[in-house]
Amino acid sequence: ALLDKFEKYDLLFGPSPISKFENLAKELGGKVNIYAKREDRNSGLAFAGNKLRKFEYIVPEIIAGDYTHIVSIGGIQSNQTLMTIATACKLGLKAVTVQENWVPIPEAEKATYDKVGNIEAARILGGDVRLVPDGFDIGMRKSFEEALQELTSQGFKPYPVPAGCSEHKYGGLGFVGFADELIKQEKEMGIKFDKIVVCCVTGSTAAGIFVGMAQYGRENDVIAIDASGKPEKTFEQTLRIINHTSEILGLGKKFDTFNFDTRFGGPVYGIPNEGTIEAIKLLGKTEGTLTDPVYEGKSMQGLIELVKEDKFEKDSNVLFVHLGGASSLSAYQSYFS
Ligand SMILES: Cc1ncc(COP(=O)(O)O)c(CNC2(C(=O)O)CC2)c1O
Repeated sequence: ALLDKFEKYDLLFGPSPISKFENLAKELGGKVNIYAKREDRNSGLAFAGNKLRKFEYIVPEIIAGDYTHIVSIGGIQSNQTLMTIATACKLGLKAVTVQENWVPIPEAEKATYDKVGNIEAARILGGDVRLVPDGFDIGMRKSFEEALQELTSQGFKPYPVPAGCSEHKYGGLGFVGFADELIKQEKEMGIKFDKIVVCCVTGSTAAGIFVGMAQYGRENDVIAIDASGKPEKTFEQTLRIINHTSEILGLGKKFDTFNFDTRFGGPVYGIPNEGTIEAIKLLGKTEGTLTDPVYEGKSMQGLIELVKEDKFEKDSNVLFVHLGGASSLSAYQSYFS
């Protein structure tokens, strides 16, 4: 495969498992079959999740370059920063995470939002967790640059990993591998997934899956659901990553768009809407599976809505990509009390 020319460092258990959500499908009228590929159960590191697949293609350069720290950035309940720390632990390196005020924290969560869930785990793993007041933006950030400069001036060699690994030159490769893995699983299962529904914020997950499926002429099977609440910037960044990943892979194709549903990212990044909470509860009640109010609750809301709108062919096989994130639920306890 095209991906073979890139070095990979194993961080996952192996192929991530695929669940069948029969009860959910029935609850939605039995019109389609619903499956989920479980990146939320893909590794033994922290709470697992999509970032580890991305780090598998970033770690070789970190090892080769004798870096002393991995530095990354996210919101207070970021999965990215937690998984950066977990990966650093595995490599015997230090981690510095810049965690910004990306979410307008609800009054009822103020006392605990920066103490529970992902940030609690980050501290337990020994991360140097730095809270800064800057607001949400998926691009490159001053606070991030400052942390890098500080470490360099102290004689360390920090390795920068941007938000969601997405602006990293190899950020899309992990999920190209996801697509190759999925094609193998389709053959083993004797099934073809007609549509793939995936959450999209900094873009490299959806971009990788898009490019990976484009190797098989199936890029249009991918439906990215916005959870950034700033869909224009996310669309632009994701499309850029699609074309960059396609180029370094040598796919020899350029793209000018991808399926992007912007209806479910509201009200803002990190705050659920009514439909998000309903989706989390519906999947929970029917399948005993947890999703979170920031990311997968919104992409599950999108999947449910698309089924209700008959956007999927009757009896088609719809694959939900579960990227993790339920570990932040304790920071949103007031939505479920
Ligand atoms: C559980 C979960 N699901 C989906 C996504 C969206 O992935 P992309 O950023 O690759 O589009 C994240 C990202 N999280 C970010 C973070 O800081 O944790 C990068 C935003 C995620 O954590």
